[in-house]
Amino acid sequence: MKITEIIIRHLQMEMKFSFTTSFGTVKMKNFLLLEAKDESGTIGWGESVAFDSPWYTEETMKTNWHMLEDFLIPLILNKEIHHPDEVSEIFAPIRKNNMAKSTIEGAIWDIYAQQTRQSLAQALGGTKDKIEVGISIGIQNSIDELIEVVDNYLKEGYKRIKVKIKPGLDIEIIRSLRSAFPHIAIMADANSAYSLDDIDLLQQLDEFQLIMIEQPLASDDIIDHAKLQQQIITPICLDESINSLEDARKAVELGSTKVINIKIGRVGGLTEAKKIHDYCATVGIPVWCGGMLEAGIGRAHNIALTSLPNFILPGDTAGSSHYWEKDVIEPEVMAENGYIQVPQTVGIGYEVNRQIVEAYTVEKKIYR
Ligand SMILES: O=C(O)CCC(=O)C1=CC=C[C@@H](O)[C@@H]1C(=O)O
Ligand SMILES: [Mg+2]
Repeated sequence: MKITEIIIRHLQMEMKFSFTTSFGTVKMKNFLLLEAKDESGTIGWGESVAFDSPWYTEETMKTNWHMLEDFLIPLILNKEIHHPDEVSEIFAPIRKNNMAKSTIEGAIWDIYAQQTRQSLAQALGGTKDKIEVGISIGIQNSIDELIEVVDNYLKEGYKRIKVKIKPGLDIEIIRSLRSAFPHIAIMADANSAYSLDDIDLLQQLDEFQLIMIEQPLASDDIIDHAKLQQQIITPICLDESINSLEDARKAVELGSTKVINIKIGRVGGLTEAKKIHDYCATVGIPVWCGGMLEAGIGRAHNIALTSLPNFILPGDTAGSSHYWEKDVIEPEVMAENGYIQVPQTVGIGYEVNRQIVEAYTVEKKIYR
């Protein structure tokens, strides 16, 4: 295929709830959608998962647009591509900027799947026809409120509950949650809010049988996480620290992580995500698919990826209606009883609702 046209759109979508982490709150989601067309007219979609400020990683919606416009799109337009795995090689001269790279790569995987008459899940080597999903809950105003929110999600069938913790809002929250729900799968995500000075506190979490603690220490660390893992029972799961297969290998070899959260955007695309998945399968490290409060396109890519066999633990890809009044795809992603069906139709398996996309678009630009 040869990509002959790319359209970037900045969308603004208000979430149904405020999502608060140790860094701040997201309510209005600003993000980029990328539409790529090849010479035969096949259209593929990609979604940038960069937020509008650099609190999760250094990338933002605007840095993504800059990287796409000035560096990545010029490398891709009119280049002959036989397989989406080539995209990461084409982008190799550009350092990092993984979310920007992933935005184009996702659209190319979508086109490739359509042209080879496969679902994106099949094209990636997926084996599951439905995936188990969990829910990620932001910091709530009070413990009572959190317990009520968790109770509602459990009633909806979600298979695992992830809560955010930060210093001062940790032990009590987890203790209360565990005593309210003695048998459910609970995990805590710290988004790097602790340091090795907090080992005592993190050890206290061991008694609550969390299925894992996500990214307790610095966002670029794998050394201290290895030291911490030696002193706590709760398995550590790395998120922010893993940006490539090489990062995953080093972290696993050091003993810094027992589980990996794979986010397609954070690792630079589906090809790298699949490589991390495959490597983890060979070394017995289970993986799960993280969420970035995506709209429908990003969500569809997550679902396809999660259909690979070593996505053993439930991910953060909840149904569309959890986040949005109206998502940009049809049908919307439905989570029923904690499961999402993996679409079997060609490409991402959902139709993009152009009317809705236009309604949320604040700005767009065409590149040829
Ligand atoms: O998409 C979802 O529902 C999960 C959201 C989620 O937990 C996260 C999204 C973005 C940054 C973080 O706060 C967090 C994570 O670190 O996994
Ligand atoms: Mg995380």
